[in-house]
Amino acid sequence: MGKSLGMDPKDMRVLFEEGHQAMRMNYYPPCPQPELAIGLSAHSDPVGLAIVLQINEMEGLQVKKSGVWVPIIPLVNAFVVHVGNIMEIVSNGVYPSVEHRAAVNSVKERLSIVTL
Ligand SMILES: O=C(O)CCC(=O)C(=O)O
Ligand SMILES: [Fe+2]
Repeated sequence: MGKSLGMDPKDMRVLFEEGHQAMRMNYYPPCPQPELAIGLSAHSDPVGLAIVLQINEMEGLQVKKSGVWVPIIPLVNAFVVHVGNIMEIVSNGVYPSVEHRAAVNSVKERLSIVTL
């Protein structure tokens, strides 16, 4: 990403080397009335990049694209990479952070692991 921004690779490394990396696990139990609930409300991640693994291949993650919520269909062994707010700032808006949320369903629990 730094390369496509025309940055010196060292500068991108320097920007992030003092940073912290966290990991969280999200558990969304089945909800009897999913239309009245939200698993995780709309937000963008306050980091450079966030890497998401949708563990049990249940749908729920949605990203806002052109004002519309689009479901991110889970793929086996695939990560979703979100551009976060810090990357938006570092890139002067060339890489805008992605607004996303997690919906719940009445059928089955959903789990995700995120490192950010
Ligand atoms: O559960 C998900 O797929 C998304 C979780 C998320 O956006 C977060 O933990 O910041
Ligand atoms: Fe997030």
